[in-house]
Amino acid sequence: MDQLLQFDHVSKVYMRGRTALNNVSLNIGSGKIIGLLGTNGSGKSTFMKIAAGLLQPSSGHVTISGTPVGLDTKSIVSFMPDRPLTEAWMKVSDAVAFFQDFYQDFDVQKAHNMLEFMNIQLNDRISALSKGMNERLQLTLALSRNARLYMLDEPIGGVDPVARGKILDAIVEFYNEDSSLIISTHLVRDIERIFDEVVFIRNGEIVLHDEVENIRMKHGKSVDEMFKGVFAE
Ligand SMILES: Nc1ncnc2c1ncn2[C@@H]1O[C@H](COP(=O)(O)OP(=O)(O)OP(=O)(O)O)[C@@H](O)[C@H]1O
Repeated sequence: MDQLLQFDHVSKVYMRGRTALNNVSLNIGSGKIIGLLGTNGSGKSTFMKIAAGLLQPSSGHVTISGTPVGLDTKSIVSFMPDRPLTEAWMKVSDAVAFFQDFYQDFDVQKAHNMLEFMNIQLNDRISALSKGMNERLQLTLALSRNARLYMLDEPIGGVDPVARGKILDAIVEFYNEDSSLIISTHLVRDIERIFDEVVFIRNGEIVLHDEVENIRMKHGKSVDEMFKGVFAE
């Protein structure tokens, strides 16, 4: 299996001494959809921001396709943070133009196809979009780049079950199968159908990394059941 993302003994300690990642080592291969699963505050966003080059680890090394995370890897990683990257004054068409200017690998045709699938009009004002529609827009912008690694931080966080279904359908429909996609969430039951592998992260430590098929075969459980067992308080 091609190694795409490699975390080698990575720790992150924020100011005031809070350890968000503790000695994390993890390899993610190409062509997979991976669920990064953990409860609030477990370190999911920190993991993604480090892989996206937005945060420096306190110790350890992170590489993407063998290249240390930095300017060179930013062009092959598309990250959808848990807060919108767009501005409220923009129309959807402004956001598309902004991404097109900013990212050489942005595929405008794909963005238009996705917007149509998502029932979003280019003329819509971003400030007038509901939370769910805004998540659909952010997802469209992130997936319309031709990246090697996509990371979506809580893409279905604030939306109702119907909108969740639509967002998951869009991910499966528009995801480029040669790349990998890491999705962080704690809404495991709604989303597990699209995962090839899952990573459980608890208190900044990886407590499980396995193929979904193995979890079902070895433990006779769904990922959601396994998640509830591991994270029971
Ligand atoms: N900028 C920061 N400064 C100090 N501590 C932080 C900062 N960002 C995150 N933390 C802490 O690091 C830990 C991990 O946070 P992180 O946001 O990575 O978790 P998460 O799994 O994404 O959580 P959630 O599901 O709630 O978004 C938490 O204890 C959090 O309080």
